[in-house]
Amino acid sequence: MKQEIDELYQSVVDRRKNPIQGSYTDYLFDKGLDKILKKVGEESTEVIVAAKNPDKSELVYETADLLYHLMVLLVEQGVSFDQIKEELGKREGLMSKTQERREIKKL
Ligand SMILES: N=c1c2ncn([C@@H]3O[C@H](COP(=O)(O)OP(=O)(O)OP(=O)(O)O)[C@@H](O)[C@H]3O)c2ncn1[C@@H]1O[C@H](COP(=O)(O)O)[C@@H](O)[C@H]1O
Repeated sequence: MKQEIDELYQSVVDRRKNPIQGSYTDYLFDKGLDKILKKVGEESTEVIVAAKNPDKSELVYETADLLYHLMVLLVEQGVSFDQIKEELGKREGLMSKTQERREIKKL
């Protein structure tokens, strides 16, 4: 079973709006920005360590943890996931222009 990343973002938004007792997401929101930033830092480090391990299942696990904590950070900061997608979309345009320039230089 796969979870779409938009659905994960939406679940975190829902927890923010409708707190559920015992939810880890609510626990993070209660603790606040410093705790969330600490978790993002820890999970980033764990991704780096996992990437050095030949067993890629650890990298998969730690990347999922990092993405989740990034979603919590975005929601806490009032940044929508659509804003991230828009930013990536802008780059897609820029990157294809760079690619075009490279192609022209080659001619
Ligand atoms: N994707 C996740 C997810 N990934 C990781 N985690 C939690 O992140 C924590 C990471 O583990 P750590 O050992 O680093 O942290 P910890 O020791 O438990 O906690 P700290 O004391 O360090 O804060 C674990 O408690 C995991 O359960 C997540 N918790 C929730 N979600 C999703 O978030 C949504 C809301 O879930 P609830 O928070 O359960 O309501 C749902 O879609 C969930 O699937």
